[in-house]
Amino acid sequence: MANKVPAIFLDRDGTLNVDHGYVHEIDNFQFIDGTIEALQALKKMGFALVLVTNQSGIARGMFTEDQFMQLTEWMDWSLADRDVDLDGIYFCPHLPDAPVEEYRQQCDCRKPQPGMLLSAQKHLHIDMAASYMVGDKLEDMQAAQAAGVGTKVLVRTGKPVTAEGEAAADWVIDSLADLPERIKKG
Ligand SMILES: O=P(O)(O)OC[C@@H](O)[C@H]1O[C@@H](OP(=O)(O)O)[C@@H](O)[C@@H](O)[C@@H]1O
Ligand SMILES: [Mg+2]
Ligand SMILES: [Zn+2]
Repeated sequence: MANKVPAIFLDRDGTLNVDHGYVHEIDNFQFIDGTIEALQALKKMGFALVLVTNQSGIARGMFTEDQFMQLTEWMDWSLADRDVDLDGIYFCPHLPDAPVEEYRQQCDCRKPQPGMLLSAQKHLHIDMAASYMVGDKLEDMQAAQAAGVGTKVLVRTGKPVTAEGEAAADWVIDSLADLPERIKKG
């Protein structure tokens, strides 16, 4: 059996791009300064890059799954164009009590549930203990904890950092841009 790979699990809104609130249009998708360079460095360090994003805007009827896919395709190409190939993209379109019936469910993929991370672990043979989760919310840290991710990293580029979020994190850093150096420092 092939060796397991360490991964960086990446939250999207507030971590990779500015969280303008339920971002679903290219014009509104703005990479946070330094994040693409950080992803390039993390790739070179041997990490698989796996996006795990809650997209309840779909269940809320704010945008469709098709619109999400179009934006995701554009994002994926924009990154590939800068030598950053994402190894996996996982999203949760669900919400309990959602207005859109199709997506109304208590699923196991909406963070803080660990479903997206566990699916990636299985598909990509990820070494969870050697992996990192980077996110801007408590729920990102909780999902990582439940999935057995080794290091939980909270960033200050998204929602305001809460005491609970900070307590659940192993590291709190200003931005994803700082992660490669922080990992090298150990
Ligand atoms: O940060 P990730 O997981 O990539 O995506 C989160 C987003 O889907 C949205 O999540 C919402 O939370 P609720 O889904 O309504 O709890 C709000 O925080 C929005 O501002 C945000 O855009
Ligand atoms: Mg986020
Ligand atoms: Zn879900």
